Amino acid sequence: MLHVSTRGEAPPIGFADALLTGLARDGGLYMPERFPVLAPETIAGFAGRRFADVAKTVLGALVDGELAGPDLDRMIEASYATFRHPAVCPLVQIGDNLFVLELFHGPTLAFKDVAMQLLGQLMDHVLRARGQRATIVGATSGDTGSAAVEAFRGLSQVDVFILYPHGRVSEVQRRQMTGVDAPNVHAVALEGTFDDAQAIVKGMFNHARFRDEMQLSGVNSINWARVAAQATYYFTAAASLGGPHRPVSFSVPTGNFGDVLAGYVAKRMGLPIERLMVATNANDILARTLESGAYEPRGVVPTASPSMDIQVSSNFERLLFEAYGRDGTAVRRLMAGLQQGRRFMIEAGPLQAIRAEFSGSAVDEAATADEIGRTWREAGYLLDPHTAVGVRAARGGLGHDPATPVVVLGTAHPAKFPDAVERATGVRPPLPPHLADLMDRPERFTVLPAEQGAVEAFIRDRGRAVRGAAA
Ligand SMILES: Cc1ncc(COP(=O)(O)O)c(C=O)c1O
Ligand SMILES: N[C@@H](CCOP(=O)(O)O)C(=O)O
Repeated sequence: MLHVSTRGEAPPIGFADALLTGLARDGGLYMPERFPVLAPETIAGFAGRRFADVAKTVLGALVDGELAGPDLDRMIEASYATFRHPAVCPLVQIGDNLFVLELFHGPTLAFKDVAMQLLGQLMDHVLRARGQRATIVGATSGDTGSAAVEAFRGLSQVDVFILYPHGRVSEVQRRQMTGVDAPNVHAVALEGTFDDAQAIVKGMFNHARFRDEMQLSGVNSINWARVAAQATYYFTAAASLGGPHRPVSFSVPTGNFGDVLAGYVAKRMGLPIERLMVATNANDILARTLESGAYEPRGVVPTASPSMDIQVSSNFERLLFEAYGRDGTAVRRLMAGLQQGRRFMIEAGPLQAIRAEFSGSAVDEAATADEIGRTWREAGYLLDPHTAVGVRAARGGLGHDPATPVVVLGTAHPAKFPDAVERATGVRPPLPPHLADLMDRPERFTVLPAEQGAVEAFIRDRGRAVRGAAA
């Protein structure tokens, strides 16, 4: 299967190349040239199956070439063996027809582990087989970075550089990135926002000489493999609630639009999803866009759900590609409008296509705190602030049939954001035993201005140093 760029100008490539390439050379994002469709009996058969077995079927349909077959199955088994819950991603009922899909039982307590544990295995495998090294660059609002550090630390073929917004992640998130003693891992505290960090990462990919010199690779949801691996849990959740014979809706706490796009992919692969609810915090660009059709970033405001403090939502480009009938020229025009005029307008037809599958809602800070308190009182269940945004949006039920179960993606463990949880409930969730000493670990990070030149100079310097020491 080949993968095509959303901007239509980069040559199509196979899965392993898309995995290593990150951003396409025309600035676009890779998508498979078609979505494989799973038979209804196959999906029904997922009920009660092990998570790793479902992943083998779902990813087996998306992955081909040098990564397919027994190697893929072995890496899937190894990835999910790192999760602390036997079900990997268990489903918990918190109300009538309301469920939380707990995606946070991996090593760093956030949903990113589900894909990142596998990405570490896949990249290491391909790089070793090809005798190559890579410099991984990632932008994070807290969780992608910690998951990447955990998945790639100590691997011989890669240096990892993670850019996070200085002072705008939780202490647990920061320490998960800075408290790791591995010479191939570099945490960079950027004097800016997540959007600045993501723009610098994309800028480095678009700087061809630097990209080739450092052999850049990406682990943000820029990377198609991340989105593909996140599709699995939509299938496990829906099958356990009677899918595909009973439709299910999902409410997805959203920032960079990768997780909810994975739901769209599951739907294209044959899973009957009624609604995909795009739940944002006060950084509500996606809810506004679904409402008005105008995509207009505003300044980022800090919230209690910092991982969603994003205004330039990378994966929305993939949805535009779909809504515009996979017309790369149309996507290039919209993205040029964003670059030049800081906005674009989605035309009526594509907007209607998007609204047929997605609804948007923004949840402010007071409602988020109120939801954490309410769910604790009514269901005895502790929500982290990101998941609380999803639960609140699900209760609002925009465009949703109340007879259809709603699954909220539980994107982070409450112990990652203990201050917000304690303020709302009086309960301070403890870190699980494997992270009990996190707050005592020495920290190692570098503060840099939000300038691409400064970041490139740092990566050149440290990347070489690591290679020199390893040689
Ligand atoms: C805890 C948490 N919830 C939700 C999100 C939003 O996910 P996405 O960026 O895929 O929309 C993120 C980060 O992306 C996150 O870390
Ligand atoms: N919320 C994310 C932001 C990056 O998203 P990604 O899915 O594109 O990696 C984070 O926690 O870093």
